[in-house]
Amino acid sequence: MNDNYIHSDSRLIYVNENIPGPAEDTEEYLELINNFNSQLVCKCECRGHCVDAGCLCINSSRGRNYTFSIDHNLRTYKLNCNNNNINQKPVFECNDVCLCISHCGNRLVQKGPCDGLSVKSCELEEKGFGLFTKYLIAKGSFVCEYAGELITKSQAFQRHRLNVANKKINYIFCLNEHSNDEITQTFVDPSSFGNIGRYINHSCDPNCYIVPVRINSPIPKLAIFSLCDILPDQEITIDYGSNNCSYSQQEINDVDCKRKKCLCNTNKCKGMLPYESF
Ligand SMILES: C[S@@+](CC[C@H](N)C(=O)[O-])C[C@H]1O[C@@H](n2cnc3c(N)ncnc32)[C@H](O)[C@@H]1O
Repeated sequence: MNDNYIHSDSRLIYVNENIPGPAEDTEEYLELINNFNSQLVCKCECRGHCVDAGCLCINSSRGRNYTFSIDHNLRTYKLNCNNNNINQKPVFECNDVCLCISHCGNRLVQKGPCDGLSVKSCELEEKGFGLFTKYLIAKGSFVCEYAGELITKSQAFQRHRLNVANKKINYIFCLNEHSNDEITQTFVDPSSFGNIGRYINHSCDPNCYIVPVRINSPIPKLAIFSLCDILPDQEITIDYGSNNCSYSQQEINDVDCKRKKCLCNTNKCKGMLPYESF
């Protein structure tokens, strides 16, 4: 992966990709580690580029994931979307055991973040740092991953409680994936080990969104794609959650969920940060 970003804060350790959180003797943790270490069964045998449903990875994704285009003189692979501008199908990229070429058109997130991202203080001091772009990012482009420690739900709740008690910023993100009445949750904490994505703030009218992308492991990467063209010097933002809170009232009480005031300053602001960001 090509990722040349670093943290300016020496207390943080830069990781390009998710790493497992500290070991625990619990079934929940063993399941997480087993998943982290297992290789997806999806393996294509394409010669050259993977472009159509003849590729097992594209087939598992229910159609081609990315389309090459030249937009604003930028050569980019863009995520294929439905009419709402968002991707709602699974995304399986070609992986280490596939036989296709290393630059096949179904390998994007694994190549690393886009160029020109920078971390700056936000105009509203209370929002802390934010992630900005120096160059135009065309709609549908991959920006970066939200990578950090992969932790269990119990570890997430425990860490959140400590963050609240110590008045620390919360970085834990919970990705919910809904399928057949089941919810799969992935908890990523880039507080101490994380990539450039850890600086992305929430907006109720965001210019990016998170797409679960699977490459080698069944655990998805939290891949951030642009929803519209993003101009130079604009802040990269995502919506931290949805209206459908997937925590029970008991769980919300357990994390002492005092929701934070949202400072996104957009016309669509709902006033508070979503539950999913704790
Ligand atoms: C992933 S971090 C984002 C980077 C963070 N601003 C920093 O300085 O490192 C998430 C935290 O940033 C703050 N934050 C993000 N979006 C915000 C918003 N719209 N309004 C207020 N605070 C926000 C909250 O403290 C939240 O827990």
